[in-house]
Amino acid sequence: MPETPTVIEVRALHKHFGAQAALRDVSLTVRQGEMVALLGASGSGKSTLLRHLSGLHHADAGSPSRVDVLGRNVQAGGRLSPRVRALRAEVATIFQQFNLVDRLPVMTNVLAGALPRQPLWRTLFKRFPCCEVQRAYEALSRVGIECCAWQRASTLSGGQQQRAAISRALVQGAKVILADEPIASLDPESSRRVMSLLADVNRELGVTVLVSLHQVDYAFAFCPRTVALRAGEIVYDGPTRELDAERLRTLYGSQTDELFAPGGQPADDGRAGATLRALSPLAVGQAA
Ligand SMILES: Nc1ncnc2c1ncn2[C@@H]1O[C@H](COP(=O)(O)OP(=O)(O)OP(=O)(O)O)[C@@H](O)[C@H]1O
Repeated sequence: MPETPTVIEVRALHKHFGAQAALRDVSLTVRQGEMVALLGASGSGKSTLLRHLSGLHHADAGSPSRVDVLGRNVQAGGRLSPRVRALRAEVATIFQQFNLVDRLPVMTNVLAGALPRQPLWRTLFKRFPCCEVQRAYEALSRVGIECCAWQRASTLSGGQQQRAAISRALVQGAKVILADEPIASLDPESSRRVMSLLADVNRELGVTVLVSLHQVDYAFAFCPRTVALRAGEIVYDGPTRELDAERLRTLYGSQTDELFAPGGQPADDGRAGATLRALSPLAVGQAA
C-alpha cells in the first residue's frame, strides 16, 4: 500500500534571535490528514516553528535548515523560496488574535480567503462573484455563525472570531491549517468549540492541521499525535495518549503546571485531560 503523502517536512531547523536559540535542530514530518498538537510551555518555540512553515520567519543563514510544505520548498539554508507567496494560497494560518480586519464585515473577512483566485480588479473593488459569496455563507454556516455575516468583525466574540478565521480557511480551500494558539484567549466552552471545528475540518475534509497549544488537555481531546517542544527542542513526538502526567513532569519539570487548563489536573489514572477527554471525539479510541 502506498504511504500517505508527506505534507510538512522540516529538517535540522535552527533559529536564533540574537544570541538566543529559539529552535535547535528541529526535524519533523507531518503526513496528509494528520491532526497534530504542537505542545509546549510559554517560550518553547511553538510560534517560531509555525512561522517558519509559512515563511514568515527564515532560519539561521547558512544553517542546514530546510522546510518543505505540500512538496514545495518554503526555505533552505535560511533563504526563503521566491515561490513562498504562491504556496501560502494553500496554507491557512490562524493566529491567537488579530485574525480579522475589525472594521470590515465578517463576510468580507471570510471572502479574503478567495482573493488568490480573483482577478486584480475584483480584489481592488472587493467585488466577489456570487459563487464565492455562496461559498463563504456555507463556510460560515458550517462553523455556526452565518447570522453574523454582515456584522463588523469587531462585534464578534473571541470564539466567533476564531470560527470566522476557520471559515476563511475553508473558503481559501486550504490543504493545511497552521493554528497558532487559536484558543489561548478563549473561555473553555469556546475553546472546545473551536477545537471541535478544527477536528471536523480535519476529519471530514482531510485538511492537515498543526495546532499549537499550551494545554495538554486539548491535545488529549482532539489531537491523536503530539509534538512537544521545550526550549526550542522537540522532546516528544508520538501518540498523545502516551503523554501521562509522569511523563509530562519528566519532560517539563516545574513548567508542567502551565500545561494543564485551570482545574484540569491529571486523572486518577495519571493521564492528562480527564474532563475534556470525556467530551472528546478521540475518547473512544483512547479508552481502549
Ligand atoms: N521576534 C522575536 N525577537 C526576539 N525573540 C523572539 C522573537 N520571537 C520569539 N522570540 C523568542 O524565541 C523564543 C520562542 O518564542 P515563541 O514565541 O516561539 O514561543 P512559544 O512557545 O510560541 O511561546 P508562547 O506560548 O508564549 O507564545 C522565546 O524565548 C521568545 O522570547
